[in-house]
Amino acid sequence: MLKVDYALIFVTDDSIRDDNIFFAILEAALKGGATIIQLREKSCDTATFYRRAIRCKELCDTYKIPLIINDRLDIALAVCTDGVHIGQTDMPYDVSRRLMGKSKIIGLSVSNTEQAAKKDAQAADYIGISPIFSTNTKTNGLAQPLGIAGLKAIRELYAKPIVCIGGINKNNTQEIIENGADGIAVVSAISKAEHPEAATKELKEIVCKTGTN
Ligand SMILES: Cc1ncc(COP(=O)(O)OP(=O)(O)O)c(N)n1
Ligand SMILES: Cc1ncsc1CCOP(=O)(O)O
Ligand SMILES: [Mg+2]
Repeated sequence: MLKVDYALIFVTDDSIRDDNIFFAILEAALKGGATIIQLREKSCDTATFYRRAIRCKELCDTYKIPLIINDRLDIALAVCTDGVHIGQTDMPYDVSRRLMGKSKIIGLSVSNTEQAAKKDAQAADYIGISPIFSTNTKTNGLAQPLGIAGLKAIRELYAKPIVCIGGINKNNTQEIIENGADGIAVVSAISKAEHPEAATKELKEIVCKTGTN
């Protein structure tokens, strides 16, 4: 399987309902060097989610960048995406793996060290530390931020890729990578930037110059 680069995941902004704006930002993130795209839709109907997923897949394929679907295994399977990201209250890991198959990417959110130590997290391809810092972007129940201390504790016990999410911007990215994360996942630092492509480039440069990848 192709080596997956977890440096910079752009998680799409589900508050943007205008497709022209949504896809312009997605293309800017791809041009700027996002290494994975996660399509995250929390409130639209299935048909809308599916249509966006099809267009995202076409665009990601053009840039040869993996597309991961948040939450929805059915959409991931229907669109044949590269993977799915599940949280602690989403479809269980074992079922997700059985349906997605061995070759697909499965990411799991963890909000404490206990979850990171459990077999599901250990079996997943990567974990998302969720959240590392506070954020207003996730409105559906945000756990207590783990902070840098939480990241360090999880790094001690987790050998696979770690991605952090929540309140990440150009000012705190370096510290996250220095303390053991393989990459970052962001929504607003790209989607709300004045120049999303330049913002993506800047975040990617910080991750790459700090990390070992
Ligand atoms: C990379 C990454 N990490 C964590 C999350 C959060 O997933 P979850 O806890 O299931 O919350 P929702 O995003 O589904 O609201 C994520 N999406 N991506
Ligand atoms: C989806 C998600 N999961 C944990 S925090 C978060 C939102 C991250 O958004 P932002 O990068 O704007 O803080
Ligand atoms: Mg989820």
